[in-house]
Amino acid sequence: MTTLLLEEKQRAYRELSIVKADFAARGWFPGTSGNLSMRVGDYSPEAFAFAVTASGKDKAASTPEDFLLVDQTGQPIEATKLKPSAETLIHCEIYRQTGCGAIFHIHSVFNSIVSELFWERRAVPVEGVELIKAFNIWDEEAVIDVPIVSNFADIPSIVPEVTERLDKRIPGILLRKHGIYAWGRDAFEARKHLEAFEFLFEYVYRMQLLKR
Ligand SMILES: CSCCC(=O)C(=O)COP(=O)(O)O
Ligand SMILES: [Zn+2]
Repeated sequence: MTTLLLEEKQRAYRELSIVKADFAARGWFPGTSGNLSMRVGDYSPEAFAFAVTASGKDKAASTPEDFLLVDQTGQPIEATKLKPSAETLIHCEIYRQTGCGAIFHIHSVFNSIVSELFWERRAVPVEGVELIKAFNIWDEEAVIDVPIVSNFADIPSIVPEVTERLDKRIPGILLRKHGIYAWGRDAFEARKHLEAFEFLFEYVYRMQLLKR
């Protein structure tokens, strides 16, 4: 590994650690769920590397074994006994399609409920809520649809639906009764998008209840 890549890896691990601690404090990693990743190094769109959380860890704890580096196929690029997140292939596909710099995945009650509530339409509609602007969509009374894809136990089976449904305007995708993947050009933007999605899902859920 070059000195530059080593420095970038360490920087990514430090940044991801801060995000991980913040999300854990918000209760966004129940039962070891969730995973985080950040692009590392200056590769090509086809051949890239990213730091990702190790699978099955208590994401509220901070240890020297929280992250590892993988390539664009999700394979570790250095010798390690750590296993990358079970959902690494979804990260690979989102990086490949969007060219983003960071991807954060969490499970919450609100994102899980809305993903089931709107499963028949395969998208959660959000209408005219100010926080849509967090996605850099500035239209008056903008209406967006957040895509929902199937949640199979076999992760590779989920990837083709992600490929098909990912909407370049919307920096997030829901897995049915599972959770959200949100991304951005860097960790700051990915976090901003994730916070906005979670706010909007709670809004949509509460609005549904009020309408009944
Ligand atoms: C314990 S939750 C089931 C797995 C999951 O959905 C998740 O987000 C965490 O998996 P990982 O392999 O990244 O720890
Ligand atoms: Zn998950």
